Amino acid sequence: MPTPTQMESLRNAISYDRLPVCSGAVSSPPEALYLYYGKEKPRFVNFGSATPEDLDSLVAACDPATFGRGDEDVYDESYRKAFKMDAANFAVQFDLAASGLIGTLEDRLLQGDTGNMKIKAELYKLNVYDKDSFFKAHRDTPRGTNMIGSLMIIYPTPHEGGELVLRHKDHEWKFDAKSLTASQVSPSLAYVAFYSDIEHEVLKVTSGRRVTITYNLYLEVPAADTRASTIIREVKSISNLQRTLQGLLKSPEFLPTGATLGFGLVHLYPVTFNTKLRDLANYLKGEDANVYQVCRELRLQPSVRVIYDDVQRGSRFGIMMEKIVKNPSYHYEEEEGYEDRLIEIGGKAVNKKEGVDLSRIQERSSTNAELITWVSPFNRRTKLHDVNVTYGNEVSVGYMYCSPCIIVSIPPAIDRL
Ligand SMILES: O=C(O)CCC(=O)C(=O)O
Ligand SMILES: [Fe+2]
Repeated sequence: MPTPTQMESLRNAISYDRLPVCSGAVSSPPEALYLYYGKEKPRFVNFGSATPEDLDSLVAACDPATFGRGDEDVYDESYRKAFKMDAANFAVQFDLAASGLIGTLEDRLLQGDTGNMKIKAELYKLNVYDKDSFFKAHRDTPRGTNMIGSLMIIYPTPHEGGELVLRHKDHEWKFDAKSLTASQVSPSLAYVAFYSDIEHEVLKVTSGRRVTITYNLYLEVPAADTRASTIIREVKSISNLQRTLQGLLKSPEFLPTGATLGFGLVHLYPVTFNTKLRDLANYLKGEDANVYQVCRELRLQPSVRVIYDDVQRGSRFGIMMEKIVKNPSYHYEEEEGYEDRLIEIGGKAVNKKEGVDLSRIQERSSTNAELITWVSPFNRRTKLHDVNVTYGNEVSVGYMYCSPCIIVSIPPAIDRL
């Protein structure tokens, strides 16, 4: 076992000061505040000078906003009260590509190996929140393994309330678009972008109207001709973790007989039954991306794994799999003998917490058991069964959120020194 101080230094080095959220104001030419909407007889609104009547007309052209609850698309005013318009029915004059905003988001939201990727934004929806509108806490519905986040543009229409509250781990951010745009000298739009798995809610609008457009953000490998000029975005915490782990690996006292280290990831990732866990490594977010990159650069051959739970018999053990064989929210105790079957197809009995010894794990499977030394906890915070059956912003389109971990094998000191 590593000494507590060595483990502590490794845990501290993971600590990460980058936010999973990026927000601000973009100053824009006046026409960026124009919007055309409707089909046969398109209408026009200028959000820089919109009258209440202009906004009444916009609301009249919208539908009530539904949301996803499990496999259902539902309208329920106790959960979400707002209006929506699908992207096919409006045209924004705000030129996202020319605004330079995507570059800012790439700098702020892509870390580690994803720093070589590009963000592609897809216009998704327009929403109007009028008096008493709100959207309770949810995570955005995953729409692709490469979906990384959501970008909200908020027009400078007069309104009170309607702040966007975002939560991640123990942190909470409150984003008030109106005060941001009001403090700008030239006409501007407020923006906020965040990883899709971040829990967020829109507080009640108490007066006026809050109008937003939403883009879904996807990761893309840049075209070959632009790749040469891409910058690898380095952040301080990469070198912190890298320096610390590198130093420890050189110490004969650190895990002298080798070990399997586990890093519980802090974000959720969209998967299908066909998703290869190996491919998820390309789409890791924030601090998860850093951990993976550092391990890869130190030639520790990190791998992404899922652990299926055994909740009924206590939360200490699980079966670790190299592939997705069931909905990640599945609990195998629901099916008699499933634990054994997972082991038959390559699963390993593992501890999900510290303070369990190998013999206890071997009671589960004498043939295929492994003791994991968890550097960061395997994450119970993002309980998958909660995540997949509760609320999204749209009915599920076949992707499930999965909370994987990164596993690395540390060779015995004699082999690495
Ligand atoms: O309007 C916002 O700021 C957020 C809306 C939202 O979370 C959603 O439409 O999924
Ligand atoms: Fe949302």
